[in-house]
Amino acid sequence: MIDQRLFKLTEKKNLIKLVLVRLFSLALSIIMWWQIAGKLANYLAGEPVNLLPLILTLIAVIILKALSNKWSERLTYRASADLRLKLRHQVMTKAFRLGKSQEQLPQATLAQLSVDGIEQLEIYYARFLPQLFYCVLASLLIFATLVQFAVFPAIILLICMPLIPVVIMSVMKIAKKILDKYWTRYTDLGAKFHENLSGLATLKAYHQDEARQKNAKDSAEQFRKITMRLLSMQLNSITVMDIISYSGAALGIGLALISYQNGQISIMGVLMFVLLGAEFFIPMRQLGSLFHVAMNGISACKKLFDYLALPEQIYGEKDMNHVSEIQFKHVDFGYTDYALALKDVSLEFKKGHFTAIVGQSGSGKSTLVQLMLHRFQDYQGQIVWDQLELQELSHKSLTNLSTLVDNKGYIYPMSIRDNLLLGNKTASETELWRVLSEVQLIDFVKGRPYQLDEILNENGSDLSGGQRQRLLLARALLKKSDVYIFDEITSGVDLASEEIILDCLKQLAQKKIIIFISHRLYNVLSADQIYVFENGRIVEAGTPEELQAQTGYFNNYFAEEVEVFSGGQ
Ligand SMILES: Nc1ncnc2c1ncn2[C@@H]1O[C@H](COP(=O)(O)OP(=O)(O)OP(=O)(O)O)[C@@H](O)[C@H]1O
Repeated sequence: MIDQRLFKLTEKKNLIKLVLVRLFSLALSIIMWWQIAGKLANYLAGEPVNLLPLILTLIAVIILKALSNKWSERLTYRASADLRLKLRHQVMTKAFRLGKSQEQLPQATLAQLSVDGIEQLEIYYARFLPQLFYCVLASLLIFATLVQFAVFPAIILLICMPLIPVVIMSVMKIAKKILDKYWTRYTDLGAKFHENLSGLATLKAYHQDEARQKNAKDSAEQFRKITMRLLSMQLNSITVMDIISYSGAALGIGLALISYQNGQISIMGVLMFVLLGAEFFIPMRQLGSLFHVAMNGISACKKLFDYLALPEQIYGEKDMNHVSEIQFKHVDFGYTDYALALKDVSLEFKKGHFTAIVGQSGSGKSTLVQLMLHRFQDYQGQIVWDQLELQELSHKSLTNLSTLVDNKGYIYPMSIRDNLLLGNKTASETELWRVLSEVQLIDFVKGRPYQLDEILNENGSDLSGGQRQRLLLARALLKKSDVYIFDEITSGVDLASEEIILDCLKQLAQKKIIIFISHRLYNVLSADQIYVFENGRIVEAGTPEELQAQTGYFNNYFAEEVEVFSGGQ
């Protein structure tokens, strides 16, 4: 019932403190009931009753209980905040590390797990679990108090008490399957909803929206059914727990009354059984009411930890501050067993060089850079960063040394400044304006009412294609890494932006390793070195002049491109 992986993630300290504070509060209640029962017993026996000590005790108990409740709330908050932050951080790190691998979850499922899943897990961890431990200890404390008055009724109460956790555990066993289905249907529905919303314009354009709507309706209906099954099972289990709680309290009190009738227990003892009988089962009842939310939390917990346990890239331990050369030596790589995406690739990227990779769609250009950045690892041959094998390089060094800019880069719905600062959070105002000037966006930003503080639309939908790419480039320039990889960043942008971007890259190439992937051969005519890819192989390599002098792939493609751009004349 308790996933040990949770405790490896967070400190138990807060939970232990929480249980102790609650026990302290219960001990205060016992003292209060003891006093009340004592005074009542005196009164019933016709003895004089001095109310002052009782009133003073009540005031002290109320104050201390209020303080301990506040403390307990604070501890609950701390435990839950700690868990939520750590888990969300881990999920995000995992999502980043898994990247586009086959195991990666759909975006919507990932969002549901890291929002709803973690919220429900928080209730399980910070409320249900401390309550469970508290229940066991509270029952023992109350038993230890009541057993002093009458052994048999106290033992009966103690025997009834574990019935509730037993019910909880057996319901959990039955519920496991339903819960698994519940979460699967829930995330499926979320993923479908997200998918349909993202592709709504396409669905409408091809008149597929009605069919999709029906499909989504079926999923929603399945989710409704499983939710109803889950709810009815939870309600039934709460009813069973209520019956046990109230019958247990009634049994204990009844037995105490019988013992009183038989003269085996004092009036004070009976009063203590009546007052503490309810107290005995209240924690159990609270446990039951947290139970149904906690059950979802347990299911979410399993899904979250299964996600976190997915195999990911293994990085090396060695750090590197600078790199001036990257070499591929006879590298083979395939996404599947039956086809190689890269075949016997040997090449080098050097500092101070603008290296272009060209080739038709599907020829392996992006795969090459993904391998270079260690996004996949099952390759044959060697990839060497200076003298270091890629497998030995630490993840931190790899991310510090390299920047990949492609046309999928994201612009957040926040200010231009904040979007730029993602590249380097310590960049000064002057640096921000400098990079904006390099990508020639300075006039555009100055023309905006709030300039750097202008809030952009989600993914830069209020920017033109060229402005968007130049902003992504400005952000990348701020990072100041040694290696820059530009994957099709000029595709679909206007000619003016294309020229600005290329000028920037040429400047950058004086001091950095620049790898530029492009379909457009015109863009690579000023490169220092070009590699032409075809079906995963390098079919030509050389300077633009050398390649243009040959009658090979490059020249043929280039001739075709010139023809297309000149309108086929
Ligand atoms: N994640 C993947 N899983 C399986 N196969 C893949 C994956 N990514 C790419 N491929 C396959 O690997 C081959 C090379 O793809 P890659 O994306 O490297 O080509 P590319 O030259 O960059 O193409 P483009 O210019 O269209 O982006 C293609 O046959 C492609 O279908």
